[in-house]
Amino acid sequence: MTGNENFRDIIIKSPRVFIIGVAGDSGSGKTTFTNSVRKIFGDDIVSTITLDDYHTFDREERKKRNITPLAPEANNLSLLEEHVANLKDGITIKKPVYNHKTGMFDPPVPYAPSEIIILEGLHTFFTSRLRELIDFTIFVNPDTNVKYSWKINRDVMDRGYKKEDVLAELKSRDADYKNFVEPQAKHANAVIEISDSTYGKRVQNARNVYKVTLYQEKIDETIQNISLNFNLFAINSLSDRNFCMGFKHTNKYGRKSGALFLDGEFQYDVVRYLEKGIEDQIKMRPLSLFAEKRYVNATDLIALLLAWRIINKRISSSPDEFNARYCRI
Ligand SMILES: Nc1ncnc2c1ncn2[C@@H]1O[C@H](COP(=O)(O)OP(=O)(O)OP(=O)(O)O)[C@@H](O)[C@H]1O
Ligand SMILES: O=C(CO)[C@H](O)[C@H](O)COP(=O)(O)O
Repeated sequence: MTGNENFRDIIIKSPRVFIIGVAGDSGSGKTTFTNSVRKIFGDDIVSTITLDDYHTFDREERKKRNITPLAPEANNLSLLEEHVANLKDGITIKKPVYNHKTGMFDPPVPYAPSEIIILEGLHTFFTSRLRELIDFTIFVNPDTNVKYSWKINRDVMDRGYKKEDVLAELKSRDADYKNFVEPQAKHANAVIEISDSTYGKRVQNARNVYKVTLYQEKIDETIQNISLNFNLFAINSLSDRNFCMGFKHTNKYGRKSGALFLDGEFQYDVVRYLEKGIEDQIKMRPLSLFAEKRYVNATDLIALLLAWRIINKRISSSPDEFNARYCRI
């Protein structure tokens, strides 16, 4: 036992490939909520596969068949299952590539497994086999109005679509979303809901302030106690931004879970306690996820809490590796 290796060193030495599966609609915030994991562990050991690469048909063919990308048969999920199993076994795959510029497929590329793989897409844990293979599942579920405004902004500004075309496309996908994508939420280890902020559209649009709720299935204990300390006196004396938070037990999504909601902006000094607790546990510092910010919004804070939950899952999925080399778990 060396006792001084950090979490990242242990992951790098381990043969284990840890798969995080994120499901949700296009533009629903899947990448946004896994960015903290990527930032904590670094691009060299975290890679992402987008399930868009596993579409069965190109854009033209989908049009001819009058089928949306959200229909399961528009995606080669058995090839995806085979590839995820290969990656978990350390085998390099030949990954298909869907090109959003042309709407067609480029030649497949070799894809070697990294220590942590994030799978992002519409049907990420649609099949029971995928659910078996994925180590931690997240479903991102923004309210329809929030999702529509993000998707319209992105597709009009970045991808050159007309607003009315994006709206028509969104409407045409609605039924398939409800039938095939949304039902995955009940299989997720964590569900994230995003809705309009109670602090109004001005703050929401200017500083990306939304109300964000994290549903987590109940676990008996966490690996370590990471505390989020609130100095109520300091907040009351010094804060100049609004925030609120709440918690409830719920059976939404078909099983007992805890739902923590946050809304507004938190002073960095407050959030720093949480970041520091995580640094101490994984022996990696400074994480500096928010170092340049004076205020951290609900999305950033929930993403950090989620990253901690994922770290817990990685540790508990092979505790011996950590027990032997990482002091106490
Ligand atoms: N929590 C959030 N707060 C503010 N804006 C957000 C948030 N999540 C997503 N967005 C907006 O929506 C856009 C799409 O988000 P993101 O890329 O995370 O979604 P995605 O589900 O990964 O999309 P896709 O699957 O289509 O690549 C972002 O560029 C951003 O403008
Ligand atoms: O839902 C999507 C992404 O998750 C896309 O609509 C899908 O991949 C098809 O892409 P394009 O519109 O560029 O043909």
